[in-house]
Amino acid sequence: MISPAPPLLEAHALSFLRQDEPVFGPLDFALHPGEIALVEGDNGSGKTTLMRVLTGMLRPGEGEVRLDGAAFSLDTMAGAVVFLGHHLGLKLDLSARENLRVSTGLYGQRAGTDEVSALAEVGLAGFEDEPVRRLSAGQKKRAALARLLLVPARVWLLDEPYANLDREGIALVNRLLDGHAARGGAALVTSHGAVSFAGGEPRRIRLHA
Ligand SMILES: Nc1ncnc2c1ncn2[C@@H]1O[C@H](COP(=O)(O)OP(=O)(O)OP(=O)(O)O)[C@@H](O)[C@H]1O
Repeated sequence: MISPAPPLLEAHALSFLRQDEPVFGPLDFALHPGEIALVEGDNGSGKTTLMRVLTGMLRPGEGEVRLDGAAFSLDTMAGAVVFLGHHLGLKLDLSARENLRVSTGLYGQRAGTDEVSALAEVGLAGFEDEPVRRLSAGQKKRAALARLLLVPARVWLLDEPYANLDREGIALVNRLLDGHAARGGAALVTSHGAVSFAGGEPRRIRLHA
């Protein structure tokens, strides 16, 4: 009998402690290929902290994270996970295109993708060679989102991806998520606002302040 594929990302009794007090958790979830989950919670409930634990920037206080069935480590996550946080990770003196080249140099590039098409898809056609510092907040966010189209990571961790985006930008994020899910990827998305997904109701993981 063939055993079923393990979840792409799972958390077991996961919590993060500050001064021995849990910031979130204990939390259990499993994200399978094609699944998008929305992490909801009020300001200060620990959404960003959870993301930072899942990217390895913070050590979990208790519990375990597994990636594609293997114990999570900085080695197992390299190339498998991409994180988009409040800090967009853009070099302001480089152009959008150059920033994408830095990302693909670090994390690899999906076959059949290219920087110019990715920038067109996020609404930045004509801005490819503009230094990022000259872009608006929403355009910077779009430049960071273009990275998601290029890198092959199967797990996306998106912290407040809708912030600073207009209605079309919000629809763009949902389109990117739908495409990622259709390719067998999984994503964890935080938001403290209401979100409507084109692809139906997402799973919800609720954190409490
Ligand atoms: N560097 C830090 N040092 C100490 N406490 C912190 C630090 N960062 C966050 N906290 C605390 O941890 C808790 C969770 O913060 P976190 O940023 O994860 O919440 P959040 O749900 O993402 O909030 P928001 O919706 O406002 O972005 C808060 O009580 C916050 O004050």
